[in-house]
Amino acid sequence: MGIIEKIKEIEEEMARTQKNKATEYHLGLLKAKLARYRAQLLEPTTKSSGGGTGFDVQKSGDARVALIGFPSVGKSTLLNKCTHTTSESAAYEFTTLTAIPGVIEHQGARIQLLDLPGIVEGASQGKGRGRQVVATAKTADLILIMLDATKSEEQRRLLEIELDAVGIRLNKKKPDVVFKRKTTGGITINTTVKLTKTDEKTIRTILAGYKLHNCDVMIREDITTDEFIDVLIGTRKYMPCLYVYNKIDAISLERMDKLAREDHTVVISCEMGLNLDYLIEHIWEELGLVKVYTKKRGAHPDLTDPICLRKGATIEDVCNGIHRSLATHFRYALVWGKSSKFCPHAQKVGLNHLVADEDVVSIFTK
Ligand SMILES: Nc1nc2c(ncn2[C@@H]2O[C@H](COP(=O)(O)OP(=O)(O)OP(=O)(O)O)[C@@H](O)[C@H]2O)c(=O)[nH]1
Ligand SMILES: [K+]
Ligand SMILES: [Mg+2]
Repeated sequence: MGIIEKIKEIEEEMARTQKNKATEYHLGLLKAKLARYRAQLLEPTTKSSGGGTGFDVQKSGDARVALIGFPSVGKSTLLNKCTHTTSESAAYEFTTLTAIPGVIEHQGARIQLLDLPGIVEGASQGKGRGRQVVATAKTADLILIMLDATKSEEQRRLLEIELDAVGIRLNKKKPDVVFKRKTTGGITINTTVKLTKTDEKTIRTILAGYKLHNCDVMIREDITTDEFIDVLIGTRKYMPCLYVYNKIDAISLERMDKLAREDHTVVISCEMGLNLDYLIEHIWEELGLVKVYTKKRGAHPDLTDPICLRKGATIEDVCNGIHRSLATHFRYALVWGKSSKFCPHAQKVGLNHLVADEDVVSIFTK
């Protein structure tokens, strides 16, 4: 029996099984099994099969954003509007058949936007080019889930299921659980909070299902059973996501207003060019990009050519952004802006200092 059939069988059994206290442990076991098979499904079987690997597009710029959505929601139209690249767009489904990269230039940053083929329900299980699309999504720094505002709400949940099936967790933090394998000593489970969504017995059942008989588990958050399985599997990817409802030119104001109020959501019309600048600003924010201006001694800061960095960047990253050898000759830096302790005045800092968006930095060398 193939993996897909096995998955089907377990899913059917889960659907048949009534959810109650007596079946909770059995369902937990089935869930663990299901997650394991899904993980296998994603592993490329042979090098040449291509299953599970993404499209071969070189990363470029400061960050990568992937466009995921059902066919004909307007993904290619968005790429055409926001970048200098052209991707064919048309009124029929599956117009786009491969990954097409474009570049959004914003505030000195170069953000790679990847147009991808539309996916269909079941994409994660190998329907269409779906697996290649979702595997490519994993390589991005931000996922844009594009939805057709004129279609039913159901589409959003269906896409979430496909991404979930390949281990992508959207807009979620990694569960605060420490898991350590041991060679002897049995299982120790410690919790620092009261568990209301799962319990120790379920966790032990799942550990047994994975043949883990010696390990330490420290749970520091009120997790669900699914979240615990995520921790065990360990290859989950926690990614930021923006939901983009396109074609608002074709819906009522009331519906637009309702959609726009949802979390992590932006409403746009590619065709009418509505709200596209706002979308790009949101992309910038979600990516947590930081731009820093440099200033030579006695001169004004250079506001035309900022250095673009990721959230968490330090003065060392600024040095590397200017010149490869600058950090080795570094003596100290002066920084003006939000990261300066003495803002609006400058602070003298070392290589490890964290910079903030719109800081001005002067580097002094030996
Ligand atoms: N009304 C309206 N139609 C739009 C809008 N954006 C795109 N369309 C239309 O939607 C259709 C599909 O657009 P595409 O850009 O090809 O969609 P896609 O998501 O790339 O489609 P696939 O590549 O086939 O998955 C085209 O006929 C577009 O003209 C919009 O904002 N409003
Ligand atoms: K299309
Ligand atoms: Mg397209």
